[in-house]
Amino acid sequence: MTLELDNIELNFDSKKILSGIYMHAETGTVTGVLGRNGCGKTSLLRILFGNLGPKYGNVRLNGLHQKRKLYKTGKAAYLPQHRLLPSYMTVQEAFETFKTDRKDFTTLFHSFVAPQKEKINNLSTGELRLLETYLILNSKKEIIILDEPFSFIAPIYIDILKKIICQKKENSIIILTDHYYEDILDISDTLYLLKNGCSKALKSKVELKQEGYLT
Ligand SMILES: Nc1ncnc2c1ncn2[C@@H]1O[C@H](COP(=O)(O)OP(=O)(O)OP(=O)(O)O)[C@@H](O)[C@H]1O
Repeated sequence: MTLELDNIELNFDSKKILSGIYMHAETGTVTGVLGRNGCGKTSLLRILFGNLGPKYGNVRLNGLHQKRKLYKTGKAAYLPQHRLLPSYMTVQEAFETFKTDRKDFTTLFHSFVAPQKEKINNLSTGELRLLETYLILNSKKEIIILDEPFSFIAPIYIDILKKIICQKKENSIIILTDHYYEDILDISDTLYLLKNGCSKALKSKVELKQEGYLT
């Protein structure tokens, strides 16, 4: 499957956020999106998922314009930048909701020892992010959109998540953004930098320096 975002334009009141966006992603690849704070990464991922309406824009799957919002098609899973799981849910209910086996999770992430009946609200910030990222990655959707999946997560667990992402891309389109740019560079097959409302395809850390993203 191929996915394209084209000609996306987004304003908030009179403030122009996105104006010249083209992005191509496909099954078997990881597409990384980088950019400074406030450049519009979250907005772009929300437009893709369909929970933010742009002024203009075109999302194409296999070359065909999508009239339905992606989240309504059931093809996509989306990890929002902020909380995914409701605070009143228990850990057990979270695994059940996402039809995911907890044993596999705890085999990978040994220090996650929260009891099954523990409320999501009582997890640490990093435990919660780890759980949410893992559940979304295991959603078996054709398109997986991750907004800051590595935030607050210990480096050793980020490495495990990166391995999972590289396995999952075999059957899914994966699009992600994070400020942990080294991790994004490690796993991305295609990389876009958002700057001045536009997307630019880049290949290397050198280009990120030339574009003023890195010093
Ligand atoms: N609902 C909104 N109403 C008005 N302005 C908004 C709204 N949502 C986002 N913005 C503005 O749009 C711009 C882009 O925000 P967005 O969250 O997409 O950036 P980002 O690249 O994800 O930033 P960060 O890396 O800091 O998370 C910011 O200037 C933000 O203040």
